[in-house]
Amino acid sequence: MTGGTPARPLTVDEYAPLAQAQLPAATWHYVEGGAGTESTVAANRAAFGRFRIRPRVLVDVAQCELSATVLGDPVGVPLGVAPMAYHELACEEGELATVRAAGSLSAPTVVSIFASRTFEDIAAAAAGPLWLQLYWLHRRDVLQKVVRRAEAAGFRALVLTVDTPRLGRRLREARHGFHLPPHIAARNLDGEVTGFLHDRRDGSSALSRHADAFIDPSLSWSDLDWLRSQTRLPLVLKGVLTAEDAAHAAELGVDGLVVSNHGGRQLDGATATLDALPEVVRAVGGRCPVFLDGGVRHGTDVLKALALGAQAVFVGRPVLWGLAADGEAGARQVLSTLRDELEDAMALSGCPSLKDLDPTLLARGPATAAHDGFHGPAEG
Ligand SMILES: Cc1cc2nc3c(=O)[nH]c(=O)nc-3n(C[C@H](O)[C@H](O)[C@H](O)COP(=O)(O)O)c2cc1C
Ligand SMILES: CCCCCCC(=O)C(=O)O
Repeated sequence: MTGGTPARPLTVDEYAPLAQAQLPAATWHYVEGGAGTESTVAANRAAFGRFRIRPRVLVDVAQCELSATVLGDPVGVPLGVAPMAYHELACEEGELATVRAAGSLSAPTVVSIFASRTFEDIAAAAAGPLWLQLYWLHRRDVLQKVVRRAEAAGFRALVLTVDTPRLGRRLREARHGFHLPPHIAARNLDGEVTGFLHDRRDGSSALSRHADAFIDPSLSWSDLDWLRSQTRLPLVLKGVLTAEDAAHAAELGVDGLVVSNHGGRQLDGATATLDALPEVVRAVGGRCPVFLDGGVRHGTDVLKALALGAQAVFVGRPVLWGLAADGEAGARQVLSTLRDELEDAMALSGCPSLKDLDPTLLARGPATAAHDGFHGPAEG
């Protein structure tokens, strides 16, 4: 605070309490929560704290170049928005505000199949590349329609989420009987596949009942052929955490992998994403790009993930914090803070180009307090 005027947040984390103050408790806990004891939510953050940066000096860093090419498209920054359902829970304009914010940095956005605005409207508002995230619905005809619409609207890739054969045990959602308010809906899906989302039941999450009814848990490697036969877009798998799965995916010719544990919302106890990244990068051996999400809150986190071989990283909850706190401007500020912090970190570690970021930039060190927390109590 200066002279009683609230200061603009200087860090991404400062948006979390601002968002919490704006959102109904059930929505806040839906956004913020993880599965079970939330150990994986905490592990994602802690993993970033175990790496220290080995800065090089006497390097000309008068110009730092952050632009990159991702799945063939130019982006302004190796950073994008992770797929998240129902942005209208955070602000009235929903995904339109998000893609405008991302577009101001030429950053990619992965749009959830559970978006609360139509793909066509989102595409009309976007300036950065859009990718469409899919869940494996029992109703393949619905998937087929969604893919066709996304292609027609100019989406650039499909991202199949492979860590969600069912929803994780999200205690906060269950305790709050989380369900969608009447004015928010999965606007891209027919009513036939949106059952349960608006039904409140104490002690249980509507999303979990929805997933049990509509997500097909039999998804396996052989199903990828069907999806590939439906589209000419690149196919990225989201939710890979092991060398074994990464090697198999690369052998099958997927176009990219997102090292992700769904922000700790699926398997409680799953590996932290930064810890999984090196084995995945090694197993892929350059056959396709590797991306990461989970716990990215600082430019130095982005730097560490890029140094360990990620081509770009994606950010989840902080974008919703920004939207809830200040709509499009809040989301823009969250993303541009990460961008500016990344540029600072590159300059201060003697790396003017993204090509300079490699594992020699990092050393294992003691964990730091700044990386051990996440926001909000698991209860209440
Ligand atoms: C509120 C919320 C909704 C999400 N919805 C989806 C979704 O629809 N599809 C998906 O693949 N992942 C979804 N995720 C997971 C994110 O894509 C991403 O993996 C995760 O949020 C990254 O971690 P972070 O929030 O710590 O940045 C969601 C995450 C949150 C917080
Ligand atoms: C699969 C049914 C609901 C998913 C809701 C969005 C999501 O992935 C999340 O983490 O929340």
